[in-house]
Amino acid sequence: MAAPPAPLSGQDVGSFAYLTIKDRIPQILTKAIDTLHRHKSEFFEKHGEEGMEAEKKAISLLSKLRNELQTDKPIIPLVEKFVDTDIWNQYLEYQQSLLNESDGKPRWFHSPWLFVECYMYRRIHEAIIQSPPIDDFDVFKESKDQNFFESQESIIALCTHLQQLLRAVEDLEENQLKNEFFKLLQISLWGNKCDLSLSGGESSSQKTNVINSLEDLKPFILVDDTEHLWTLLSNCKKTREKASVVRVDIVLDNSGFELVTDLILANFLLSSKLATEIHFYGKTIPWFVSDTTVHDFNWLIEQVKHSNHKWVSTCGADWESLIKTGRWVYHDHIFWTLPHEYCAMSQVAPDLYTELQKAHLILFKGDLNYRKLTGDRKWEFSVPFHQALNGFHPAPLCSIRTLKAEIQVGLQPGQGEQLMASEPDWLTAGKYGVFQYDGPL
Ligand SMILES: O=P(O)(O)OC[C@@]1(O)O[C@H](CO)[C@@H](O)[C@@H]1O
Ligand SMILES: [Mn+2]
Repeated sequence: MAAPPAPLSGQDVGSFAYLTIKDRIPQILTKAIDTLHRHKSEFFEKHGEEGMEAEKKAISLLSKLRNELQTDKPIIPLVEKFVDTDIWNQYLEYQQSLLNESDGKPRWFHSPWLFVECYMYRRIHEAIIQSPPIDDFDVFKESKDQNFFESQESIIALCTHLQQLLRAVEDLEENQLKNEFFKLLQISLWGNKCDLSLSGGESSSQKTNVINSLEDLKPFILVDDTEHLWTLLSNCKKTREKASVVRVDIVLDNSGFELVTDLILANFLLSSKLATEIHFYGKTIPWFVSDTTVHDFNWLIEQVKHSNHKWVSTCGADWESLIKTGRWVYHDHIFWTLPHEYCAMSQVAPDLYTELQKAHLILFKGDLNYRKLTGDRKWEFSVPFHQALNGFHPAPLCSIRTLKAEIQVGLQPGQGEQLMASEPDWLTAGKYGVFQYDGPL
């Protein structure tokens, strides 16, 4: 089989990768610096003079990072001891090994976009852990929480919809159950539009009730493999022994509204008996502005549980007990915040790969996961998804992704070219989405 194509990078002037590195990432860094500034008095109250010094140090480290990026300096090794420092620096050496003499060092506008963008977020984390006692501060927490609070109306509508559905689920015909499953999958898909990295940290909360828009949004689903998901899970439901496990793993993306849509889907999967156990994977460090950490996961369930809306608080109480009884399991693994393509997982994180192999179905939420599934490479639009996965097949899997990067595979011949002609930003505006499945049909 031919070698995979080249990775997306900032070498392509004018590309989305180039504009992200040139404009959006510096904007995200500036917002992180502003956030630290605005918490100065809090740091002083909590930690006195030491807190002030720490704030100054973190700001100077982030300002240095921004300057390195804006002047296309060589990418430098991480220096602060952390669980993944050595893996990161080995990966930097690997990137160096790919370059010839004339290329010099790995650089922001030369190296693969996936690498430099992940590296930037890991450098933000390094700046924070180098600044005790504020070394546990999440520079993105404010905007993640704001997304949740600003999406309350939609969250109330979704929790009300779920509770009404749960009261009827036992009496639903097969076809009705399938339709409800498809609706909640679509809600989880469009929940992925709420992404603060794409918006450069600007608010991207869900203001309208997405349930009412599903029919109108259907034309924007470019690949819809949801029938395969239904076939797989309904067969598991029909054939499983009484006490056996049907496990669905969800590799999470953004906190806030999107996380609520994922928890609602997970709740339905158990109540409909399409699954008996859900495993969630979040990020171990603040990542791509809005990605879910274990703190975000626990904070959101606590907020939902204490809502003054009856159906929202019912959801929160149910979700808390699903965690406590072990029917929902949350996993932390550093692999998800490394720069590696997922085809490297079995080598780099064999324990995680083995864990994923226990799932009957893995749902990968969002665009960054799609980029890592397909190696963030310049595939032709019609290359089969299975081929682009480049050997990554831990279990049947489905990407649930709104398009926010210049990469898409598995389209019909001519489909991508036609969209390119009619809507030049179809790949990056977050307006189109896919349910892309890989596994036995
Ligand atoms: O994974 P998500 O939250 O759906 O999107 C991540 C993202 O916002 O960050 C990158 C651009 O900065 C792209 O992968 C995408 O636009
Ligand atoms: Mn994200």
